[in-house]
Amino acid sequence: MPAIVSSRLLILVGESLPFGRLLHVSRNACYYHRNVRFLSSYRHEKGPLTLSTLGFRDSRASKESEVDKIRDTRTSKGSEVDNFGQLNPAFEVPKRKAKTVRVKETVVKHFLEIEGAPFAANSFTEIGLPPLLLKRLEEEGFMVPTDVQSTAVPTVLKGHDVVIQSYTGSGKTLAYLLPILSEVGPLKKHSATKEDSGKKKDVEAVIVAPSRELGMQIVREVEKLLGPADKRMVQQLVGGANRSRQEEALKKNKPVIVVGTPGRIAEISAAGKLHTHGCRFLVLDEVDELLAFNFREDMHRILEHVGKKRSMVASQHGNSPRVERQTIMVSATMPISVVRAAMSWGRDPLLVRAKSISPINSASTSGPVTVVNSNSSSDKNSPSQASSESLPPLLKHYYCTARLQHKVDTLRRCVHALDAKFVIVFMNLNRQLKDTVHKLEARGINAAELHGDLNKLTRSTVLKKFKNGELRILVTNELAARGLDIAECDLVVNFDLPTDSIHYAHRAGRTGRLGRKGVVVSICEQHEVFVMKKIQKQLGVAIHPCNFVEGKLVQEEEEKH
Ligand SMILES: Nc1ncnc2c1ncn2[C@@H]1O[C@H](COP(=O)(O)OP(=O)(O)OP(=O)(O)O)[C@@H](O)[C@H]1O
Repeated sequence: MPAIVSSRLLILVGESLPFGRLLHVSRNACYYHRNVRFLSSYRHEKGPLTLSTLGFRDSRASKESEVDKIRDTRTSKGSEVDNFGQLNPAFEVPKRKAKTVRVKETVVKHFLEIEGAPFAANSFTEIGLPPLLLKRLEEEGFMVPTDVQSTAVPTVLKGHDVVIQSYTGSGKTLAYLLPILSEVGPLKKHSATKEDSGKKKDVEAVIVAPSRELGMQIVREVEKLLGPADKRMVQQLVGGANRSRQEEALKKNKPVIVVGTPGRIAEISAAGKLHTHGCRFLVLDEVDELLAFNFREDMHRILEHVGKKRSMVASQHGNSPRVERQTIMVSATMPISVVRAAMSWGRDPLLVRAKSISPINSASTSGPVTVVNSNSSSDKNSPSQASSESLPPLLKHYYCTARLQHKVDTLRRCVHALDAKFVIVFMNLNRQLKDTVHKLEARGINAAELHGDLNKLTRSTVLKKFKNGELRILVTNELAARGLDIAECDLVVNFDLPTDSIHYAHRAGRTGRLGRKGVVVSICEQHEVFVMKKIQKQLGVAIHPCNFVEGKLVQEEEEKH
């Protein structure tokens, strides 16, 4: 109920958490989704990338919808083109209003507003998955593919290298796992011939993730899809775990998929215990993080060795049909460094987003590089920016000010005001996490710390306790910012401010996953308010000033300049 508290305080937000599974599907959104699934096409040696070539039924093709009319008008302005890089009028779908930087204006881009419901195709059958995999998806309760899955799965199945970019919690993991499992392992499209079954089985897919937690999470997702009988077909190779046991498992189980951190994969491969030269798929999850300096050597080895034999065969026999390694890169944020890396690591990679596909080189030259309200030219290709496209549409963002010594109390009031049950609190320095945990416990709140200096067992125990509700607050650092999927997380608090909008986006994305509601509150000191304003500007989302009064979150009026 709105109430005036003081001249500065405007709205009483009295919101109650946790939020149920709220999938916001507006009627308009449904209408558009069924009609506009792929809005760009281009010619490639494999033929044009269109709805039908990607295996879609245009269920409403016969109906002349508003969208079709818009499309018709637009196609008549620019005829179909036949060169890579020269797109049909490609309709990008910005989730929020944002300024788009077009470095080279070679292509006329058109934009069509579509509301942000996460589901596009009506069923997994529509996107070309094999029967066994469809059955497993149904058994596990996955009924409808999300937008990014609807776009990515057919594109990967068609053999393209891709960069998959979509907001946090939008289902990017399945977006690459589903096409891989359609091609390799026990659920694949073409069952093994007698000849195949006699052959020594090599690893067919390598999935690289920047942290152990994310690696293990991906392993669990693959195991879930494979089912109990076949879960040994995937092997974790994460750092911190027993290496000789991992090597034993590789030898004994002959997995078709391995998932691991760069260091451990490179280490076991260099020791000759992991054979990846014949590998068909290389996935780089959280690719922008994998570009970090500390991963450089290991990534170099992985990129050199995975699928090496296949590229030699490809160079002997020409490129058709595709035999060399397929590279899939994934992230919610796509700084320009990813565009560059993708162009050098992949073969003509496509940028796949929910409801749009475009050549990656158009991302660096003619958009869609989304830079929000940026005035300075140096901002434009800054590697440290994320856009509103990186954030779930239903998130609410607030900041409040507090003196350093009052931050823990502000945090406590915030948690109570929002009645949040699963809270992730981000801090910047490991050594301060414990102190905050103690202070929270002294105030009667169950909390624990999670950071890289803890051993693997402690880390997984803490995560388990948090997931099953034994802990209300997880106090952590950037370790937990990437990819961690805790569906129930209803509140993220930046106890210390993130260094830039990319870090903000990944931290914020731990809540509001897969269409759920979520709140992000940043607690800053008065002199740090300008940082929040900068992040707000870069992301193109509203971050409202707020306060906690009488057990409620109260949104304050923006200061006028
Ligand atoms: N089609 C679907 N139907 C129902 N649940 C799904 C579907 N696809 C994915 N999920 C679930 O949604 C959650 C979020 O998915 P996922 O972790 O892949 O998101 P993400 O886009 O990779 O997020 P991040 O950018 O944070 O890594 C997971 O729990 C996953 O199991």
